Amino acid sequence: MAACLNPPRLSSTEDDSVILFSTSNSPQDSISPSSSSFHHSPPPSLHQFRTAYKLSVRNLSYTLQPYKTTSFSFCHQSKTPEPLNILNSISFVTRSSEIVVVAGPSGTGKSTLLRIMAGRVKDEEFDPRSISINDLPMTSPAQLRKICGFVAQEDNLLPMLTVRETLLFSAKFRLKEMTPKDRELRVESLLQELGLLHVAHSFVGDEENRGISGGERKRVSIGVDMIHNPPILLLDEPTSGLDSTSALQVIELLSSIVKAKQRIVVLSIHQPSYRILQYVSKFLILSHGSVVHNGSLEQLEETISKLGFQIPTQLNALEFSMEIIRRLEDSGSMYETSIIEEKEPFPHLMWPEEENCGIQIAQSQCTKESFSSLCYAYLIEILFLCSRFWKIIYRTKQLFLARTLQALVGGFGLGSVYVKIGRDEGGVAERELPHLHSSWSLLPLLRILHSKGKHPKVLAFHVLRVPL
Ligand SMILES: Nc1ncnc2c1ncn2[C@@H]1O[C@H](COP(=O)(O)OP(=O)(O)OP(=O)(O)O)[C@@H](O)[C@H]1O
Repeated sequence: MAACLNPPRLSSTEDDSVILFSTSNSPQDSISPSSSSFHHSPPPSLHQFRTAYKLSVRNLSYTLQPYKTTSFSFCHQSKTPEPLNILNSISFVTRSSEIVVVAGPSGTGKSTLLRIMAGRVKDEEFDPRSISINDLPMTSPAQLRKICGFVAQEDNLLPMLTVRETLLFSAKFRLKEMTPKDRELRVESLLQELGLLHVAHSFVGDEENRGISGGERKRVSIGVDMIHNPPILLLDEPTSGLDSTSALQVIELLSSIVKAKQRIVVLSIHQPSYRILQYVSKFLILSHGSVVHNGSLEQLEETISKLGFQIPTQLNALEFSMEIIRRLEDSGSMYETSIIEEKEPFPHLMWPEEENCGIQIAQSQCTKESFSSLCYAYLIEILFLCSRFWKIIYRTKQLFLARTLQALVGGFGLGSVYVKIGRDEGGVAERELPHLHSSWSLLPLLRILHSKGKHPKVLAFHVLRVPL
């Protein structure tokens, strides 16, 4: 632990000075000959302050327990469903500045692996010995949630917010300790990094109201989960639904981030192009929940040729490996590379003090937060949610008007029942009727509030669609 405690300090503005993505057309701005619009110009002195990270996954297994359903049948003995074994003893190690691709056939456990690494599982489903960062074991999913950024396959972006507002709301939730001015600076720098300055004031949009493009939307999703500058970023199929150029741009962006900021990126992907493969440091290929390859593209090509196959010219090694996945599964080549990784020394065991997601900070936040500070934090969150809610309502005036009219008409209709009601027994019975009606109309809300006695954030997600 002591080795982790004396990091060099970096202010948030210093850290943000690294420009990763630019919309400039100037040729000298570009570092990538292939595509693009990326450049990064870190001041040389900053490199010496960068902190290295090591993420180790050891024998991670995951079994899905069947839901306990109540059977109302007394005649037939209902068969209890078997537990579903999804992941079997997954092991791999990755370090700063690496992009790891998790690949494999559909339903093989890629998303499940990413969700566990991102701490999106229940406490009782989490094995505290399975994941460590900088050789410090992660003891709970909450700790992982603080340290890792997670971009899910489906985003939760609100169509009626602009790109800048979306990032600003994420900053308000995740960077509570920052001043509003610093948050705005962080958002501006992130907009620049992600190449989103030109759409900063455009609405995100959805299918009905056209907004920003698919690639830009994906970059906004990445920005939402990168706002607190997490050392590890996990992405579930960040290129799905994108054309090859946009997909390449997303991977180039991630590559720039990992290199300039010494981050770790782990992502799942289906059928990446040749040009995407060149940015990937390591491939973790899964089949039936087990690792069948853990290593570089060259090592994969070597394994394929050792098995006696020749990769067809129209396919890359990863695509071809999906075709011979059964043979790879039988060969069991992966363990050699993972063992080699384990023996490598890890030189930089330290954590940056200024990053709120540091492991010690995450640990203390998970255990020592007092009840009053939690209440205060929830109150602040509710205020942020209300302001966002009113902003959206204000922008959908017709809907707001329709709902207000509906409430007024309903209210007056219900109220008219009380007009000229007598004070005798019959009148009392007639008064009960509207009460009963309003109780029924409140049922959905009651159900949400009652639902599973959940965390207030989960309720907020149900009621207001807040990203967790
Ligand atoms: N909550 C759940 N309930 C039932 N089955 C589940 C659940 N979560 C995962 N599974 C099953 O576990 C397996 C792995 O799912 P997962 O989503 O991780 O696969 P994947 O490799 O990401 O698939 P894809 O590439 O199609 O997204 C699948 O067979 C899936 O049906």
